[in-house]
Amino acid sequence: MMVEAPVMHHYSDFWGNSSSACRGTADREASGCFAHPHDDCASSSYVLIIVNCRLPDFTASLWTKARLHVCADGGANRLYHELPKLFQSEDASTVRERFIPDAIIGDLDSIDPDVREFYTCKGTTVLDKSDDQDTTDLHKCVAFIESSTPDLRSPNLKLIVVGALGGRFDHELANINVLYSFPSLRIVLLSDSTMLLLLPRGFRHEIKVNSSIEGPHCGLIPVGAPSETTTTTGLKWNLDRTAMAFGSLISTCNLVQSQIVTVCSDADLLWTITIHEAKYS
Ligand SMILES: Nc1ncnc2c1ncn2[C@@H]1O[C@H](COP(=O)(O)OP(=O)(O)OP(=O)(O)O)[C@@H](O)[C@H]1O
Ligand SMILES: Cc1ncc(C[n+]2csc(CCO)c2C)c(N)n1
Repeated sequence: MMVEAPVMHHYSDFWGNSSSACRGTADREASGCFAHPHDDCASSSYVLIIVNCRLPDFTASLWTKARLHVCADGGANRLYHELPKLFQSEDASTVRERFIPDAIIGDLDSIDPDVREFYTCKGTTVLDKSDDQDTTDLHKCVAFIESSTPDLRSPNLKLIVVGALGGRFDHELANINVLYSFPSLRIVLLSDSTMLLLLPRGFRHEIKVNSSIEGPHCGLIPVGAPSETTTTTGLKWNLDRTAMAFGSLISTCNLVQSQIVTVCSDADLLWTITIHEAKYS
């Protein structure tokens, strides 16, 4: 007898500009939901992690609705120097005062001393994890958040990582490795143009696409291991019990054609979808 895989729902509720994106979730959700200052999106409960790569323009909007703000080492330099530039009509130091992180975590070899001093004086917790040189600063942040946030496995709580893509390729791969290292957490990697998350095997994933912000370009990539069988709906080039592997077929340059995309696979897959900048700015 066939056993039905549990459904894992993925909503872009953190974008916060679409009422439909804010509906309650069932088993598990995991697409984007960027907080809009005027929305009261009950399900948009997330932790914001700022890493050390160019900050997306929507970072300030996401900050507003995040329950916890964490910088990974040099991510604090980005917050200090880059975030005020998003508010060009305001004095940089005034803006800075509004965006004080709860914690800065890492081996602390990249944070500038004056930035560290500034946030320490503002009450930010600074955690030196330099004894561990086998995991990245992002990994250290996620491990800390996992150990200190009791309801992290709640279906509504996500970890949104800004600045995780579009920089150094080894860092990007390490950031993706963090998704694989914490498969039961809902971690979303973001840049200005791309959203990336892991679809763990063993579920039927229902991804609700917020087309005012996301798509149409997307991809399903068997990064960790080949897939012998993947089946999708809602895409221009659907897979029908199709095998995927690097060296043969992987699904890139695909297009979303429905508000709901479903994915069923025997392997963990990366789901990537474009973000179109004009709509959230
Ligand atoms: N160019 C980049 N592209 C993508 N992510 C990055 C990049 N640089 C840093 N990060 C992310 O920001 C986190 C903190 O970066 P930071 O520069 O403080 O780390 P680091 O370990 O000192 O890096 P490095 O390897 O340059 O010494 C990293 O763990 C990584 O997740
Ligand atoms: C096989 C192997 N390759 C690279 C590193 C280096 N490294 C990986 S994560 C990290 C911390 C970065 O903040 C460092 C230095 C290692 N330890 N083991």
